[in-house]
Amino acid sequence: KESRAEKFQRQHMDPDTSTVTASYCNEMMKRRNMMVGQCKPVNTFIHEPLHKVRAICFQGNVRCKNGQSNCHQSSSKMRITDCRLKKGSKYPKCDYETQQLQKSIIVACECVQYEIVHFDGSV
Ligand SMILES: Nc1ncnc2c1ncn2[C@@H]1O[C@H](C(=O)NS(=O)(=O)C[C@H]2[C@@H](O)[C@H](n3ccc(=O)[nH]c3=O)O[C@@H]2CO)[C@@H](O)[C@H]1O
Repeated sequence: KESRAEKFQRQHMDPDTSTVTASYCNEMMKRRNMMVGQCKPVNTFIHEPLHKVRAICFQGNVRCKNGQSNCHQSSSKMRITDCRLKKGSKYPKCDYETQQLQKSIIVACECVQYEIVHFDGSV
């Protein structure tokens, strides 16, 4: 069974991509299995090395959207791509907007080997 840390990496890590094309989200949301059963409405891919993303767990501690206090905000901006489902896009034809940004990201970290288990948002 996939661990939460593995699930985070499947859903959010793409260190090998530096610039994205307009079809990046449609390709990646499918390739990373986020079109199964439903079209995942919003998903962010992070184009930074894993060790840089793991380091966020030791940076600014902030409250998570769900009220837990185990979220951390990156002290520097990170290269990300936001994928948002287009209006009128109907499962199984999931059609995404691709937006490449540089923003500080917020993730939730768990004590188990202090792994990242959840993407909370970007600011
Ligand atoms: N503090 C915590 N500590 C530990 N675990 C915590 C904590 N909080 C939640 N989990 C868990 O995480 C799991 C999970 O999948 N949460 S999720 O909200 O649906 C993820 C969002 C994110 O994937 C995506 N999104 C969203 C915005 C954006 O900019 N970019 C972007 O990609 O949309 C999703 C929905 O918003 C769930 O099991 C929950 O229990």
